[in-house]
Parts: sequence; C-alpha cells; structure tokens
Amino acid sequence: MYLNNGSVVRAMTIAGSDSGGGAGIQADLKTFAAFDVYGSSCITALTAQNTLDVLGIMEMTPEFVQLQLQSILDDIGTHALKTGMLSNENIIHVVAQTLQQYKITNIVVDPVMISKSGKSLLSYSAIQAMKEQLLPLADILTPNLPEAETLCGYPITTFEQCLQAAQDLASLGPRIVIIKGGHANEGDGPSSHVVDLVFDGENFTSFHSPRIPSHKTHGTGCTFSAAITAGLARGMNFLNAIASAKSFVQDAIEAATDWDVGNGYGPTNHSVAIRIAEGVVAGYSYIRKDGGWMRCEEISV
Ligand SMILES: Nc1ncnc2c1ncn2[C@@H]1O[C@H](COP(=O)(O)OP(=O)(O)O)[C@@H](O)[C@H]1O
Ligand SMILES: Cc1ncc(COP(=O)(O)OP(=O)(O)O)c(N)n1
Repeated sequence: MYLNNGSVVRAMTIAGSDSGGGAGIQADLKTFAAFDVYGSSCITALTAQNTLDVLGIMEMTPEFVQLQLQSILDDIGTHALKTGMLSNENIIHVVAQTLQQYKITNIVVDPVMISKSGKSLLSYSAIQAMKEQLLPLADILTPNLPEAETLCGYPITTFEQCLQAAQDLASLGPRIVIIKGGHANEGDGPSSHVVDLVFDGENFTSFHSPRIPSHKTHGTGCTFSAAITAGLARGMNFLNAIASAKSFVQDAIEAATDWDVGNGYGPTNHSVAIRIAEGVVAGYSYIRKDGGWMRCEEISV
C-alpha cells in the first residue's frame, strides 16, 4: 500500500453501486486499488445495472448516507474524496453539510447525471442543489459535455463554447474544471481525438489522445475521476493527477477491447499498470490573445 510519511494513503468515494461492476462504487474502488491507495465508500443508491441498461434504482435515505460518512470520517479519515451518482437533492444536502463539517480537502466532484445506456441517475430538481451546495466545495469538477451543457444551460458544440463553459462553471466555485471530451462529435460521427479541457481559474491546458474505437467504455467517467482522486491522495499536483488519470483510462479502455463482459457498453479493464507523469500524455497550454485564447506551447506532463 502506498505510504506517505509512513501513513497509508486513503481515498473515499461517495457514489452509487453498479451491480454490473463497470461504473460507480465498483469502478472507483478498483481504480483506487490500481493506484495502490486504500479505498473507503459511502453508497448513495443501489442500481440494478448491466452493460445494456439500468433496470432499477433504490436510493439510500439521507440519514443512512450521513451515517456511512460519519462512520468512515470518525475513524479512518481520507486524504482525498470524490462524489459520483448522488441521486437527489436531500443526499446532496447531507453530503455537502458533512464535507464542510469535517473540513475535507481534495474534493473531486463528478456530476453524474445520465448513464451511457440513457437512464437518469440524478433527479432534475437536484441540479440546482448541486450547483448551489456542492460545486462551491469542489477542488476539481469533471463534467462530460452533456453534463457541462446542463450545468451551464446552453449547448456546447465548438471549442470556443467549451472554453466559455469551463470559465462559467469555475465561477460557480470549483478551483479547477475539466470538461471531458468523450462525447465530442466531428462531422457525422465521434471525433477522432478525445480532448479533455482543464481550466484552473487562470489558465487552460488541454489533454489529447486518439479516440479508441471501442464500446467498452462503461464507467470511463467514474474511473477518470477516481484516478484523479487517488493521484491527489498520493500528493500529486493537479496536472500530474489529471495526466495520470487520462493515461490510466486510455490503457483501461485499450486493455478491454477484446473482453467479452456483457453485450452492451462493456466495462474497462482496471488491471493495468499506472503511469505517473512519464511524459506520455500530450497536451497544450493556451495564452490570451485578441480577447480570446490561442493554443501555444505543447506540454508533456
Ligand atoms: N473512446 C475513447 N478513447 C479514449 N479515451 C476516451 C474514450 N472515451 C472516453 N475517453 C476518456 O475517458 C474519460 C471520460 O470521458 P467521457 O466519456 O467524456 O465521460 P463520461 O464517461 O463521464 O461520459 C475522459 O478522460 C476521456 O478522454
Ligand atoms: C452507479 C453508477 N454511477 C455512475 C454511472 C455513470 O458512469 P460513467 O463513468 O459516467 O459511465 P457510463 O455509465 O456513462 O458509461 C453509472 N452508470 N452507474
């Protein structure tokens, strides 16, 4: 187990359970283990789910969510924490309250709203609660494109709109915003490259990778945010944590391409070695120019 100053490094996830094992709590704990970080979990909802569909959802009561959080935080503690599926505004409320009460740092908010199979994982009325109560506590916010559109209230179809959306989301409170590009299109189909755009309140960085032509992408968002959380728990700076997470997800998709788990959007393979800041992820930084942003220096984290 990875140690920091002799102490076992710990990370925690507050999310829903995916019975199929590809997303949610299960993906998060597998990712923490791959990063050699001790993982604890608070379950917000059970989903009866496989690679094809979400067949049912049973929510926890807010009181039981709070009891799980207290049980972990009064005894084990955590160096970083992520939230995933939170289901409703009452759960969001107790989560936000408890994170403040315990002065939790290194908070990654993955604003999970809809599964790849198209089922809602967050009630519509909870979106405002997420914006008002949770986003101000987030160190890192990791929406995919449809989630960023819902939070911003406008469509994002161009790179310029994506730059604007990241700034608008940062104004709601998170220190760093990453808009993930897995859902981006080019012409009639998916984009050839997947670009994740990072805004830290002042500067933009974009991370690029070739799109892997695979349907085994169930749980990529959960895995990505869990990998960032594990990196932060290990003491990485945010850019290194994001770069490691991006290469971990890439490797996990690649390693699952010939898997026969399920008949729909199959899970990724978390049994891959982590790569920490080896200069494997190509990225770019941006400078302000003529009232907009211009891509300039190529960076390697
Ligand atoms: N086909 C793909 N090939 C390579 N990377 C991908 C692919 N699909 C998603 N990713 C990566 O997986 C992560 C999650 O992206 P995305 O699919 O946008 O989020 P979500 O799973 O929340 O919908 C991002 O880091 C993105 O770059
Ligand atoms: C229980 C649960 N939580 C989250 C998700 C969504 O996961 P995500 O990583 O965004 O991947 P897809 O499901 O969209 O492939 C989920 N499905 N279930």
